[in-house]
Amino acid sequence: MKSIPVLLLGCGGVGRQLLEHVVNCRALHSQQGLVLRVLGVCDSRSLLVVDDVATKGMQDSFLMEICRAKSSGSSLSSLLRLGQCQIFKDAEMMDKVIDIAGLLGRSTGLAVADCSASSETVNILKQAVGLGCCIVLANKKPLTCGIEAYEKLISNFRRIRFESTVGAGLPVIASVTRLLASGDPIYRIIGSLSGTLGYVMSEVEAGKLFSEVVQAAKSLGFTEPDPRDDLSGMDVARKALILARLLGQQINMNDIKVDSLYPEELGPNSMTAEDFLRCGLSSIDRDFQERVRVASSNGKVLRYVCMIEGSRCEVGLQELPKDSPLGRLRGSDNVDHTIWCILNIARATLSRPLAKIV
Ligand SMILES: NC(=O)C1=CN([C@@H]2O[C@H](COP(=O)(O)OP(=O)(O)OC[C@H]3O[C@@H](n4cnc5c(N)ncnc54)[C@H](OP(=O)(O)O)[C@@H]3O)[C@@H](O)[C@H]2O)C=CC1
Ligand SMILES: N[C@@H](CC=O)C(=O)O
Repeated sequence: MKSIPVLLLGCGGVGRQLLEHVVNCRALHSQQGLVLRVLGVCDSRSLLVVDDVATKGMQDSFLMEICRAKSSGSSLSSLLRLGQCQIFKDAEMMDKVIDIAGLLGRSTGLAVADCSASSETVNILKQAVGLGCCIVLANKKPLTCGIEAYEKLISNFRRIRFESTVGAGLPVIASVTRLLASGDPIYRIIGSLSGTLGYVMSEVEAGKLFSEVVQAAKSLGFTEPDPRDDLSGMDVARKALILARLLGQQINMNDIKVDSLYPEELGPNSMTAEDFLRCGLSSIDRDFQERVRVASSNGKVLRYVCMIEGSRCEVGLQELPKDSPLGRLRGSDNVDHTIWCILNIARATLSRPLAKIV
């Protein structure tokens, strides 16, 4: 049985789903000859780690206890009473992660999984790569910093996985990577890449208020911790940048044209996320209702679209025909848009009309 040690950075909605998935897939992993040994879990304040990282892993009952504690708002340190672990806080916690990476990176292929929404993890990840670790990311921010950081992170392509950064659990990155590896050129990617904005657009189309729908998307766990990351288009722009860089474009965030759904005076420099949700958001309702009405009177719907073609990379709101592939999308449904996106890549690749492939 091959034992793969795992260190998890970030234990919010996605991090907890990952831990539960690991626990629920033990039998499957065993058939595959694998055991994932979770050594440590950290959030923004502390790292909880087993006392002997070379041999021990957290028990499944303890992993589930971590998930329960974090979803009820308790701190990781509240779990110290259960024994088994040590806790490291603030600057010490990242030093400890690097110690563990140094000890286990090359010898075991330690996997450092980043399920945080932080831009601060990039330095740890770069060091982990240098120490021979594998890195796995749901967090888009490390891959969308400067181009040098990106190149360092992907420098050993066999040791990085970032499938969830674009299209959640669907194989967008895998499909693009395989097409590129086969030698086929990809001329264009067009997609509706945000679960949040997909959900928002189809709910406002059905007559609901923009502010109510954004609040619902947050409760459903679709949004980023600050939903303005989605509404500003920045989250989609990050996905676009990851895809564009994968296609070989040497570009940065400021090369992407991004269309925001809220005015600058409602931005993070002017108010907190709480104030934005409590009062800022509803001030956009009327404007948005009008945009939906105008689109509908033209027989169209609004979709937030990502377009990558040649050196062009842009994301923004578009009026599209209701029966177009993106216009037909409903809710946060990722399946349609991803399949469409992949087909569109295939269409560009094969230079044949989409209809023939469908
Ligand atoms: N929601 C979704 O459907 C999808 C989300 N993603 C991506 O997954 C990531 C996580 O999303 P989600 O779980 O919803 O976000 P949450 O806000 O629920 O969780 C973020 C977690 O990261 C922790 N954290 C913050 N800063 C740091 C840091 N410097 N080091 C270590 N941990 C840190 C937070 O700590 P604390 O608990 O102390 O606040 C929290 O536990 C995001 O990058 C998102 O874009 C990707 C695909 C789908
Ligand atoms: N906030 C994102 C979550 C996944 O990346 C989205 O809505 O798509």
